[in-house]
Amino acid sequence: MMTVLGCIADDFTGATDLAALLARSGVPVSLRIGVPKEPPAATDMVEVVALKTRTAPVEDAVAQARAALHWLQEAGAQRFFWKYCSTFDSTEAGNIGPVAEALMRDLNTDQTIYCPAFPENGRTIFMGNLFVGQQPLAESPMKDHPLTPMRDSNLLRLLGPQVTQPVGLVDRLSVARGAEVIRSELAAFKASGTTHIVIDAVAESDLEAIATACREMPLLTGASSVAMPLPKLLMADQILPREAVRIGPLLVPPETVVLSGSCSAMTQKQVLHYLATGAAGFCLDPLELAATGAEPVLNWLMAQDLAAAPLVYATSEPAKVKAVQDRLGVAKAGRIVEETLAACACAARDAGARRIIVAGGETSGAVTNALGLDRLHIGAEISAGVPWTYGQSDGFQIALALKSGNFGTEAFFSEAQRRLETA
Ligand SMILES: Nc1ncnc2c1ncn2[C@@H]1O[C@H](COP(=O)(O)OP(=O)(O)O)[C@@H](O)[C@H]1O
Ligand SMILES: O=C(O)[C@@H](O)C(=O)COP(=O)(O)O
Repeated sequence: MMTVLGCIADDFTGATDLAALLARSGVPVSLRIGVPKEPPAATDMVEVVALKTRTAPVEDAVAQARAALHWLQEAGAQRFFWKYCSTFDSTEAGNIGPVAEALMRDLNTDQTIYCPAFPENGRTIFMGNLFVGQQPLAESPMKDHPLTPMRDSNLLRLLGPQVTQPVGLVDRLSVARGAEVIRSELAAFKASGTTHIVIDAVAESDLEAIATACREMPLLTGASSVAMPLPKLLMADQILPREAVRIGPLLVPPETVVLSGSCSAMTQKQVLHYLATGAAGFCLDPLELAATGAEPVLNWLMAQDLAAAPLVYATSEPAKVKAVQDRLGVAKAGRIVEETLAACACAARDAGARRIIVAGGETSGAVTNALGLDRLHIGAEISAGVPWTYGQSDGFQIALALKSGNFGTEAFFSEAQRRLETA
């Protein structure tokens, strides 16, 4: 099947979020873990390539994004979407702008938009400033993120140092006036040589208007919400054939493991809530891990009843994370936790777990890579932006839920298990 829309995501939970929102349109969406080594064959109309480049050095992120673009072009894609976090998760040294500029060069286009809004999950943009719920980004818990602490809420100031061309803003007052006004402001910016356009959005209707105005741009960038209307628009333009699919629930045995490497405020609540339901839990201490390795937690896990869905978590509050990072360094602390949770995933699979729930974007990348998954199909959405996905690991059908740190309700880990029963 010829691919029409090609998407590149900078982390794995971001990729499943995007795939879930695109799949709401009914089109078949498939998700590739990393850039496939083989040339495209049997691709879906919408393809999402999941990279793990959110915190990668610019050169590396650009090279991987370009390789993904070329694979998607070979698959036939004509429109492209660069997906990053709805909390931006990219500082001055980040790669969102450099990747966008490289993709624009390859696509021979001279303007794109930046719209990380996700109103369903409380992310809105007003006058170029990103909000998380009622708080500006830099006052939200994202200021303490272990890898990408966000200390500025203004997207123009965050993006400016990352790019070589001018940055402009289409603000909410214009967006609220609809697609035609947005289109004419973009045209005026283009005439004045302004390449990178941040666009405000506070409501779903804003995102519809933005997607409508920008649907002919070869490259759009942002969070999943602004991409959500694209399949329907491309169908209306007869670029994408209408082909409804129902990705049925696949039967996987009930043995489950829950792995949490996210320290986000919402994940902290979810871990506490899950433990309060009586679930068995093992708390990872990165300093101990540095000394003993993964053996103690693997021994604990092997002694658990996987039918009762035990939890292994490194989730911790900001002060404790900082103390660990001061001792081990940020990168090493993250790596030790990610490697341990990835080892837990493989050990649990080998012991019979066929349902794996993971909290955290980087963590999901580590787990998915360790499980050797290369393609996921998108199933039922558990909560906004978090679907069940299905893939093959070591010859077994595995159901995998990759949860962004900040997504889901407090009861997410239990809800995810229930959702699979009723999907
Ligand atoms: N207790 C801890 N101390 C230090 N780093 C930690 C701890 N727990 C998790 N981490 C690291 O923090 C990072 C969290 O990022 P991620 O998995 O993307 O979560 P989120 O989705 O919340 O951003 C990972 O690299 C993880 O290994
Ligand atoms: O856009 C979003 O917020 C998510 O799709 C996302 O990218 C999540 O990343 P993590 O918070 O690192 O899981």
